[in-house]
Amino acid sequence: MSPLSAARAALRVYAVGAALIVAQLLRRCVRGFVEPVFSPQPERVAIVTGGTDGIGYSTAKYLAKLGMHVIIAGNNDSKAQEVVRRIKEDTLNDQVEFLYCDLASMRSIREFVQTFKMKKLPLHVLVNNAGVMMVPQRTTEDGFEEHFGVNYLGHFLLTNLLLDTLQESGAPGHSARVVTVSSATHYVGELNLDDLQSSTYYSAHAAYAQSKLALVLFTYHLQALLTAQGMPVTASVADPGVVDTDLYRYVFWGTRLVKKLLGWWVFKGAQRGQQTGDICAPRTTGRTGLQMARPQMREPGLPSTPRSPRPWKVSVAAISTTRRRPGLWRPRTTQSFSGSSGPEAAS
Ligand SMILES: NC(=O)c1ccc[n+]([C@@H]2O[C@H](COP(=O)([O-])OP(=O)(O)OC[C@H]3O[C@@H](n4cnc5c(N)ncnc54)[C@H](O)[C@@H]3O)[C@@H](O)[C@H]2O)c1
Repeated sequence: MSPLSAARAALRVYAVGAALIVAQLLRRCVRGFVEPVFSPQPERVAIVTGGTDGIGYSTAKYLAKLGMHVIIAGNNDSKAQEVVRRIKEDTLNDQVEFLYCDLASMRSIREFVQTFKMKKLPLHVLVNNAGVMMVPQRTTEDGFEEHFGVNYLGHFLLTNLLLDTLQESGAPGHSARVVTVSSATHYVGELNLDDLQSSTYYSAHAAYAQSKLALVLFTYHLQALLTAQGMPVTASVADPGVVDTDLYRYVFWGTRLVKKLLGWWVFKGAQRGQQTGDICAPRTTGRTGLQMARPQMREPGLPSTPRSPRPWKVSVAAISTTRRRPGLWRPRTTQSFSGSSGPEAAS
């Protein structure tokens, strides 16, 4: 990648961010936020990566509120006990715990899975949420570029190691699910197959978008395999929108300033990250493709979940399987899937 392509990648990422903010504001003006209501889920077990902060924290709390046994998988040891205590207190659910898992280390991920499996628990929901954004060039313990290593490879390994437990825990019509948090920046991401580690020229924007595109492609492929093998597990990928969290700590100082001044108004609050939790709830179906976390999707034959009274529109990236330039893969187009959120959309 040249400095020119790096500048182009940064502009594209900021353009996506700005478009999302405008869309969020418009949506908020038109329809506000309708919190869905789900029935309690006391016998289900969920793992949420990065559940000590931001969207992961809100998701973990939301699932705990539904009565699930929630395991927070994270690398933030110092914060963990306080977070667990707070969630237990707020949700009156004692089954919330923290297990150390550093996604920047394959060894740590394997240890986490081993510890989890020793508990002999089922696993109904795996939320691949943890992530880093626009960090300076550095590598994981295993030598991978950090965005690619943590955001993508770490979750890839974790999902693969937990797939057997997910499969055993799911049942036809009541699938276990893998919910992966990607980002709309995947639309402008490019997979540089000749240099996945960004070693020739490092662009933090391109590296972040690349890792999020990899997660979308991974989910598409995983869902295809799960369907082909008839496994009672679904794979979904969600874009939380632009949310006011610490994820932005490494972005350009001007952006941080704007976030500080206007973030409370133009960004979503982190508690809206529970939208991710919405597609973790068992009565909503996993769906391939990037979707806003909405409760409208459901498994055939199941009663529909409460929904917003307004029409909805959701964009799904159509991933190209053709090479545009040697070594480079990009989403081909953006398709719009629209529908009504009324009962007629439930089928
Ligand atoms: N905030 C947004 O606007 C936004 C937009 C699109 C997508 N996302 C995605 O949402 C997800 C959550 O982000 P957030 O906004 O809550 O950010 P955040 O910084 O508040 O939380 C990120 C979490 O990931 C954890 N994490 C980071 N590196 C890790 C590692 N090596 N091992 C284990 N855990 C690690 C952190 O400890 C933290 O708990 C990310 O995947 C992010 O890319 C966020």
